[in-house]
Amino acid sequence: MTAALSLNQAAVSFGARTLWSEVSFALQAGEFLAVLGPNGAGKSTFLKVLLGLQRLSSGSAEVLGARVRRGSSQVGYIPQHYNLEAETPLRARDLVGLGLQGHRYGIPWTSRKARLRIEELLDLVGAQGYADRPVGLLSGGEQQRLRAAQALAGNPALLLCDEPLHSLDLHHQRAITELIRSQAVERGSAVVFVTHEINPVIEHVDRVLYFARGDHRIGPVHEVMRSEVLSELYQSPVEVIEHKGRLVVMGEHSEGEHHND
Ligand SMILES: Nc1ncnc2c1ncn2[C@@H]1O[C@H](COP(=O)(O)OP(=O)(O)OP(=O)(O)O)[C@@H](O)[C@H]1O
Repeated sequence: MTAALSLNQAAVSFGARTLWSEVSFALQAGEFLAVLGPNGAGKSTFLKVLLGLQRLSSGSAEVLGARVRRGSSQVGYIPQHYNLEAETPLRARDLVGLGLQGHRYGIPWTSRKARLRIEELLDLVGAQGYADRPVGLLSGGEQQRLRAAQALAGNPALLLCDEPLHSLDLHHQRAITELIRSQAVERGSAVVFVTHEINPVIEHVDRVLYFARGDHRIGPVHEVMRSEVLSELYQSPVEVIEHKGRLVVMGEHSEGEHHND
């Protein structure tokens, strides 16, 4: 079966700085990959590569067996949180509808099938109550729920999520997580989920890709999220403690910080 995503010896450098290198793995349909790492480690850049927005310095990246390209309708994307302009001339339901068109600026698709799908998605993210309000007047969390619905609208084979739970309350974190997971399980989408906090998604994660200090580790949660593995990756002591199914990571620090203790 063709992998949803495959990387072969992929690397990104900016000038003399290698962000990450030698990344090789394949993600199969329905797999859920969490991407972790400190600020500046290259998580968003990793997603940009898969969106065709950032060139690799070396190696290759393929989506569904074809070289990565910009604007693929097979790829859904929930961007990192940002607030839409107050004057944005769209209602909430229009924003979700844009996800059905496969491109940003088109004539709204008004077929019955499309309308039903939009209603279904508005229900799933709990957005019916504000479906007809202008998007620019919605709260950050409300906008974020619409972006999740928009990204899922076209049933993407690969769903890329950049901290999609940011600015959501606990209830909606769970709802969006469930929505993304059911997209993976029921529709076979592969999911790449960038997050600072693994616990809200830990039960769904098949593998973790952890970036730090220009290096990375990839594997099942219990193989990567271990004190020895992360200490080696950070080249300084990191302790991973498991408590009631949650992981607490102590000693993680940002790119560029130096810990000699
Ligand atoms: N086009 C570019 N040219 C030069 N440096 C860049 C470019 N794009 C990103 N960087 C740098 O690469 C590093 C990684 O950025 P990236 O946004 O991928 O990190 P991140 O892991 O997503 O961080 P965060 O957790 O803070 O969102 C940063 O130091 C950033 O300044």
